[in-house]
Amino acid sequence: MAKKSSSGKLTSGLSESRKLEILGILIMAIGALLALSIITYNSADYALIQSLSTDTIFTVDEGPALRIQNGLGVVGAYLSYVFVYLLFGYTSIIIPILILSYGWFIFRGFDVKQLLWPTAYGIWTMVLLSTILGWVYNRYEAYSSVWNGSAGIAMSRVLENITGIGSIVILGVLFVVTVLMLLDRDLQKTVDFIKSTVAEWKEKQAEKREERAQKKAEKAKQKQEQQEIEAQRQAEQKMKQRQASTQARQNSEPAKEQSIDDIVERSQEEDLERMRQQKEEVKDLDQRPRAIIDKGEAEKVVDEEEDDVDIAVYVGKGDEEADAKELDRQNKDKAKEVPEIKYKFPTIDLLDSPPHEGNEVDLEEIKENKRIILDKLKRHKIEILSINAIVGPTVTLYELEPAPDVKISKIESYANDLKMATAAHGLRIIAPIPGRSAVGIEVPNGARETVYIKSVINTKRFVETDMELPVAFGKTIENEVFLVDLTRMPHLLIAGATGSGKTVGINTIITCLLYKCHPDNLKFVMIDPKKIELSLFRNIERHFLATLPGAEEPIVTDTTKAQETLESLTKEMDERYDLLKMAMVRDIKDYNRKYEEGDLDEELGHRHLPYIVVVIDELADLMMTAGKQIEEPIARLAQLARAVGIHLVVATQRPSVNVITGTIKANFPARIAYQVASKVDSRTILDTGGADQLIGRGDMLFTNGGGMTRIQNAFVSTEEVEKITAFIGNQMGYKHPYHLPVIEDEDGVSDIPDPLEDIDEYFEAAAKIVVLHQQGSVSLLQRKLKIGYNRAGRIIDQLYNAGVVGPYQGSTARDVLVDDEDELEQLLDELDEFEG
Ligand SMILES: Nc1ncnc2c1ncn2[C@@H]1O[C@H](COP(=O)(O)OP(=O)(O)OP(=O)(O)O)[C@@H](O)[C@H]1O
Repeated sequence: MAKKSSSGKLTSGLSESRKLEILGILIMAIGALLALSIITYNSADYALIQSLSTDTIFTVDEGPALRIQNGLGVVGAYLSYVFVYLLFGYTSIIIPILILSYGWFIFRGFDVKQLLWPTAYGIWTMVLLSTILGWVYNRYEAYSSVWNGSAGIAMSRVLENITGIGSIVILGVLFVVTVLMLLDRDLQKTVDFIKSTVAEWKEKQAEKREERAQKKAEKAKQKQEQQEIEAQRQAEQKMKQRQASTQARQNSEPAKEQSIDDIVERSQEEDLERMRQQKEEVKDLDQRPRAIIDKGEAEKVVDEEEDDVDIAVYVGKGDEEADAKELDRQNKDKAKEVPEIKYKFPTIDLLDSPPHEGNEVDLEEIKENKRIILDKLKRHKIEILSINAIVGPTVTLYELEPAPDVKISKIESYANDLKMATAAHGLRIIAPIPGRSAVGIEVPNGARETVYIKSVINTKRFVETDMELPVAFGKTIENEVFLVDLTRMPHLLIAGATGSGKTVGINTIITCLLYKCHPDNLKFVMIDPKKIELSLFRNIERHFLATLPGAEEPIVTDTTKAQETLESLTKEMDERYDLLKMAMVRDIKDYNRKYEEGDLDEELGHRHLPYIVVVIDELADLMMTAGKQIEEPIARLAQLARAVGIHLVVATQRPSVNVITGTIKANFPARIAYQVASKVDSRTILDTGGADQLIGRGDMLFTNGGGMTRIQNAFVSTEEVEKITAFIGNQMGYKHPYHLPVIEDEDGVSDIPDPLEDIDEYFEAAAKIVVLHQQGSVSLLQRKLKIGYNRAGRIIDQLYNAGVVGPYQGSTARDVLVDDEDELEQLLDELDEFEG
């Protein structure tokens, strides 16, 4: 009794699994010892143990016991005698192998039931082999009987007695069948094994590739960051220079030039502050964290409890439809406010009506997906307490609330597994849903709903908005219209593989703006190197397009023209800045208000400033041919144009780092990604994966540096765009498109006044310095003449007009066109004559 309790104590502290492990080890030990005794069987041993008495076993140094050959000594001699000699010969080795397997299964906690078939098969094989070997031994005695054992011989004899020579045929057939049985099972297993090995190998390779790509992307990112810093530095420098020159112009006395440093410093600070503010402001754009659906208001479709986890299905009600004619009414009033031109806004009936309202919920599909997800997670021992399914137009979001002890990251690590299980492309895991301890899994709907543009434009949210440049991209998963103000983005970078819905997306943006903005208030610059995508908008040239004066084509399709147009836009931007400064206002909205109120004098150059939206469809084509010359004006516009009402919408199907460079990226906080080919592409555009999991046809992710929103882009057909543009284009427009300023070309033809009109007193001295040093640089003049940047710059312009130096060539000094002082004297004399 006492013994029992002490042993009870010994094991009572052990967990069930530990007990099983110990049992497993013991069984394996038995198997191993039996195997040892069988393998080391020696026929002489049995005779020896027969001569053994109990005494001899326990006597040290006693003869026969020591001469036993079996690896397991006396016990082994007995055991091997039984198994090898009496029973099935060496084929009995199968028995310890089976024992070892049982031990292993128990040790690992596997289900021993799985061993039933191998056990039956093993024993059958043992009997059959020993019988076959026994049969051969009987006939030919070609080997020792230890291969078959006495039982093998006995069985083969009995069989031969019954079936004669046919017995070997029977045994042969049984052998073949047995081998086939093994092969068949094993073939399946082998195929499975090869398959899984190949899959594993592939996965590893993909991981390695991914790792390499990640490293590459990181390197590129570092490079980009450096570029960004450099770009920012350059922008600051340019700003400094501009501020310095403005300041210098205002200070007529050159004596105050040392204060330029202060100005520069101040402007630098202002600039950094502005960039910070800009980033902050962009962050509070419509950026709801995913899946915070107001469940009280949403339509709850089912709440079933058929198994242990509840699922509630929600369908967002979406936005309230506006009255049929409300938008048209508002637009009519808006048009009346601008009497200079008789303009009619496109009417809502130009847009196609959706065939049916709302999306249909496929409950069967939802249940099936729930089952798959739960099944998978259960296998990984992840417990889920409840599920909400939120059905959007393209995808359904499953919000999983895991049990409190489940780590969210654990679920994320099974993402790939889940993707395979649901066999869904487009499955995106959000772990955790921002601000909550829930995990989101977005699974594409079997049947997706097309979001018609009319269903976003003709909503109260859109119709009643007072945003300056409202853009309703489409619908979120909650079925709500996703509406943002382009003026606050303030620029937009779009990427997506071909066919992913970029062009439709751009058309959606333009359509939204056309339904809300008067041509007096909005102009587009359209740059379309692909030559087809934007050509539909040629019709609205007289109303809505801005071009270079004398441009043959209202839509810019050629790289050189694109470059000129962008440079001209930077000039427009500078001019607008000057106007704003003169009017002492901070942005275009205040400026236009002041202008409308009659506070700004037209004679000083003041004019109404429309917003300018620059649409570039296919940045890659431009970057490939013109690189820096395109990148620089884009970056400059993106950095500064916001306050003066110039906004960029830039799209590319090649989101590589040489198209979306660090400089460009740094200045486009708002980005849209449609489906892209790879995770690397997704990272280039969004700084994270996800876009590679989108499913095309307008399925998109929007980010502004903060969160990320999945949206189904509204669909606007080419026919609809044609109808709208024809509607506008058929009206009397302005005499010509909005003209962008002419840029100074290489021949010096410019619209700026001739600097020779007001020759600087240092002009001659400057000319001599330049010729002497053979270097046409502003800084040289600043140093030698001890004058400010602005004045030196003006003198260089005058030297250029006089033919002393060549045209501006960026960061390098201008060429000096005069070789020596004699030649200069001659040139100056001619000038005097000309002036005189
Ligand atoms: N929002 C949408 N809703 C439904 N279908 C869409 C949507 N956007 C695009 N599609 C479908 O996808 C097709 C391709 O779209 P789109 O032409 O916009 O692609 P893209 O990215 O511009 O391609 P490319 O770069 O080759 O011009 C469209 O013809 C349309 O059938």
